[in-house]
Amino acid sequence: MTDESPRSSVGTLVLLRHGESEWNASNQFTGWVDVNLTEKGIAEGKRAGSLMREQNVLPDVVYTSLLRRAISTANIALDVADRHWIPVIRDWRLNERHYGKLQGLNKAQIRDEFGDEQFMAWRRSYDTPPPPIEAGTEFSQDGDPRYDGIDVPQTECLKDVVVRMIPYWEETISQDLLAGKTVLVAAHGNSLRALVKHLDGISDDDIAGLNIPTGIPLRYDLDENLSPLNPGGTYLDPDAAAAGAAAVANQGAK
Ligand SMILES: O=C(O)[C@@H](CO)OP(=O)(O)O
Repeated sequence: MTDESPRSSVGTLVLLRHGESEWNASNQFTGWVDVNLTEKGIAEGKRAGSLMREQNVLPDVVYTSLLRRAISTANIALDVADRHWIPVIRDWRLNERHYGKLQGLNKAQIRDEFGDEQFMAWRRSYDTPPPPIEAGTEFSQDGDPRYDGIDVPQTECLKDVVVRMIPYWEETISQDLLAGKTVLVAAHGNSLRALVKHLDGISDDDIAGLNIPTGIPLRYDLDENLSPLNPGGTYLDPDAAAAGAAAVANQGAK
């Protein structure tokens, strides 16, 4: 073997954004609000499972957020892939970005009221958090028992998600990958953007242009430094992923 020998993969990471949720369908900012999947979202979960089965991408372990849209999508997909029996680990650090005071509000209305620039800064800038949500209001998570012992955020920008997620990635998910496992991470548009930013070394500016479609598995083959052998990852259905990412980018325009 010379230094030029091809790097080999130690582990396979599969990122899966939940299927369409009720608030994706109604175009509302969601964040940590625990909304259900729609019928379309359930179908997307099943399709994700078929894609994994057909392409022989079979997880050994699954990590999810604490939100039912990610938990349900993982359950549905793993059932179809016949991997419903694998170990599961859930952690709040995989939750969607907390959308602050915007949680529950309609994206098109916010864009109309505040203009394109502010709307995009809140949605996609790296370090501009939306205004904080008030404790005790309808869409705040303070007092939710699943977050006992956690300093529940009142808002987050993407940078805040990177700060909470990457230590968790290094301590847990990375260890499974280094042990040679195929790991499914079922999470959210912005928590997965934080992870992809880290994996692909995307700059703070360029991450604004990256959108993750609902319900399509994104596979990364990682070397022993957990560097992608396939930078950018490989969607198991690339055409559907491109169409889905364009639809996410366009939200708020309706
Ligand atoms: O509302 C949200 O929580 C997210 C994901 O659905 O939306 P956006 O894509 O606008 O960041």
